[in-house]
Amino acid sequence: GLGLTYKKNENFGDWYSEVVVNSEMIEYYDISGCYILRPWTMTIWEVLQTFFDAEIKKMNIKNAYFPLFVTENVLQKEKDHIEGFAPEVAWVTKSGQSELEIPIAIRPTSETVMYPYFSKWIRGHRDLPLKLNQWCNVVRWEFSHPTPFIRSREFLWQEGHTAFATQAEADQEVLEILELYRKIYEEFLAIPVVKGRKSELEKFAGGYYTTSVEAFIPNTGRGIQGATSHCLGQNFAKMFQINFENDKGEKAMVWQNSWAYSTRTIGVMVMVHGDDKGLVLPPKVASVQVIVIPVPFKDANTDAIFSACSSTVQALREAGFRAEADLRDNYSPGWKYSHWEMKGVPLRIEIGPKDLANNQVRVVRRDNGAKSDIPMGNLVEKVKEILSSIQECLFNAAKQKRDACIKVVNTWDEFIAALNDKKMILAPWCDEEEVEKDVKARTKGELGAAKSLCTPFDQPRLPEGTLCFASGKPAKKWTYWGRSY
Ligand SMILES: O=C1CCCN[C@@H]1CCCn1cnc2ccccc2c1=O
Repeated sequence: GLGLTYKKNENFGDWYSEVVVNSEMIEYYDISGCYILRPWTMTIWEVLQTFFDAEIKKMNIKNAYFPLFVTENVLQKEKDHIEGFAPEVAWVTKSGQSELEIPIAIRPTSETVMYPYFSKWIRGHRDLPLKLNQWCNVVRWEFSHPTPFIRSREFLWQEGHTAFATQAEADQEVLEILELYRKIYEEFLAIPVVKGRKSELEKFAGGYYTTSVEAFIPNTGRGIQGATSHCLGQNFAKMFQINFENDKGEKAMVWQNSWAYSTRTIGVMVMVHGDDKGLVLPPKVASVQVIVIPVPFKDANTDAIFSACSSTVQALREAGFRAEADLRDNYSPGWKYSHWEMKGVPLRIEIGPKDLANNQVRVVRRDNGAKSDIPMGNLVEKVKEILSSIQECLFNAAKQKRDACIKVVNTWDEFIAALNDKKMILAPWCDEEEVEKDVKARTKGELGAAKSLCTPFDQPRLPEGTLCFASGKPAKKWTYWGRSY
């Protein structure tokens, strides 16, 4: 039948897999961890890309394209940056029947691809800042449980790589980019996120510090890193000799950043907003924002109904909405309602003989099922209002749900109880790495260990004498903890 087999609150994993397939976003592929991204996904990706690309262009960041392949010796250039990741690197070892002289890696990220050329291109301070971005795919041959959008062996992302003369410029850009990531989640995908800084243990090992936007999936009680914006410091400048002659004629190393968001954003959207009828799309990113469906009754002026549907789509398109009509004569209106609900279209317009006679249309919201009759006369105004209301309601509902999952704790027992209750835990921490490692060790289990998610920039007051939840030592900061993807 048309409906879903699995319910979101009963069988989340199977529900998710069924939704991404039945909504025609994903097709499973015969290589594990690889997925086909169908047009229903790509139009969403393109809306986000259009926004982000325009924003980085305003920052004078230029798009480039670097090769997919990187040689072994360049990849190994930075030991501690690569050590933990080495098992995930995919290698090309043959062409046709013949072995390659030296194996070639497929990029898992592009620092080592790009930075030898940053070194070549950056000579004097007039070559700075150098700010490049690329929209591409990367490959990470992970072995942990693959999940469409969330964890796949190949994914699409943008990776920004910038170089500055001063730390101040780098620090500022890290936060400018992080704000764009917050907008992608909160203003486009209607998903609340926490902006913060990763711990020394969780940060990108090759960098100086990592900032991130952290989302949360209430159904699984897991945090998920939404996007990252790293300051690399001068670490890679040292490794790749990226120096410049500063305005005092001295030789100085550049300060670098790198930042990315990926198609994982789309998976978080499915998980947060989806329901037991299928996908629920925030209007800002919906491939189709309004679907118009004719409801013919016997032979009651069917032509007039169909032409009313077409002119309604025309009017909505002229007003800038992504509107379609489903005029197929081999499916019933009821079938079409379920189909477009499964695909998550935010607003449905039904036009039948009665609506025609009253010169009105019936609109039905996907987020809460509310129905209302709208005069044809001010349809465009009403649709605009309703779509922005849906966008706002989706964000508010997701924020309320996420906030209900946040638990503030002060002791280890409270922490364990909250963890088992699938919470996103805010706890006072002494900021010692050994203590963080100890939390991971003490919470190991088949659901995975708890880890620090981020230290939110927005710090609640920390009363004098507050003790660390895990070590009992004097706490230095409030940090979010939880199980994660
Ligand atoms: O996040 C970002 C933002 C975009 C540019 N890259 C940084 C850091 C990537 C960290 N990383 C992540 N997985 C990897 C997998 C294999 C080899 C290397 C790596 C690796 O360096």
